Amino acid sequence: MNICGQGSRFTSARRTFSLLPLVRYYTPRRAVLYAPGDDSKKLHKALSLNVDCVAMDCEDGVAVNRKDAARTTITKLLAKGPVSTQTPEWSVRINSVDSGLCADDISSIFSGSVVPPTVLLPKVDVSEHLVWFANKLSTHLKGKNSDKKINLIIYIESAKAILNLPAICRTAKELSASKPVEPVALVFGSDDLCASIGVTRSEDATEVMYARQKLVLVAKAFHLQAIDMVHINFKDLESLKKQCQLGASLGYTGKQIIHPSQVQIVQELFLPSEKQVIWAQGLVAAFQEHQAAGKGAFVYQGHMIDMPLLRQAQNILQMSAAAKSSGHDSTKY
Ligand SMILES: CCC(=O)SCCNC(=O)CCNC(=O)[C@H](O)C(C)(C)COP(=O)(O)OP(=O)(O)OC[C@H]1O[C@@H](n2cnc3c(N)ncnc32)[C@H](O)[C@@H]1OP(=O)(O)O
Ligand SMILES: O=CC(=O)O
Ligand SMILES: [Mg+2]
Repeated sequence: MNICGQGSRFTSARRTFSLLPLVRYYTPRRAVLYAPGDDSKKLHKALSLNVDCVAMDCEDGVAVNRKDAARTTITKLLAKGPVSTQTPEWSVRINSVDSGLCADDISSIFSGSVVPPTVLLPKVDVSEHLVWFANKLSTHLKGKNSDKKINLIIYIESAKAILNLPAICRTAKELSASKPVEPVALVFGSDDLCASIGVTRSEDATEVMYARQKLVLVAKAFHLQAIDMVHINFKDLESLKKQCQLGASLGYTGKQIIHPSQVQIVQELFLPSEKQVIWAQGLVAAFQEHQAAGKGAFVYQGHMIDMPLLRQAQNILQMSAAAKSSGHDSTKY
């Protein structure tokens, strides 16, 4: 029996337990590395790194007078295709629907025969932004003869977006039934959120804690990945570690990053550690033995264990197995 496989089941004398994963399928996006779309050197470097996902940026990392340069550079890169099978997931962060730049981004980025598998849509404040985007993309992709959906990663980065979060996720799921987009993750845009609520980001980010936690909760309710905030103090790797540990402990599955030096730490800390995996394996084995003996609660390593703890252990095993099977194993670093 594969205890950590997607949707695997085991039966006790009284009930059948369905072991559903937290996310429907798992493409690891532990580190999402931005590279400014108009900077060919950084784009190439980012794509050569062993990072889960590269976000080729058309939005805030690109000056307003360089948007066209970003679109052209990214389109040329896409046309060449992945440089090797090890290439990270390619994604493009376009400009927001409200910016007035989004239509031009879509027609440029999705004009070639090779389109990015994943698009990042920033500043989604209301469901209507998603409806507009999905319609525009749908019209643009007509006749391209591809039934493959584009993965959609949604940015939540304003007070309004936090209030509308469940409605935004519901709309995203509904749109996926008829439009060529599949929502896969939410991104916590802490820095734009700070601007939206009138605060300045502090080192420990207490000012955004409520929103940071709410985003994880809603993401998981809709079976979406949750990608944590940028650590802008990129030379301080010790504080990056602390922020990764906190983000992972809150339930985030990955983190946005801005510099190559952040890749390794983030990708290691968003994978269960060997110690956690050993703990989880032992717990699952002990749980099965106790269930067979008719015991729902028992003691493991000094702690009371029952069904919720089994589910926590299964989450750890699922994430570890998924990362390994996708070739994104932390032991590679
Ligand atoms: C906060 C809200 C957001 O929206 S965050 C997303 C928008 N911001 C961004 O995209 C910024 C991305 N990062 C950067 O542009 C750079 O890392 C910044 C912060 C400007 C620092 O660059 P720089 O002074 O060149 O750094 P460095 O000399 O330490 O670089 C060392 C080598 O690494 C490269 N590098 C740097 N950053 C990236 C990156 N993001 N992607 C790919 N490569 C990167 C540099 O080009 C340099 O390469 P080399 O050693 O010369 O070959
Ligand atoms: O886009 C990211 C942010 O923090 O803002
Ligand atoms: Mg932002």
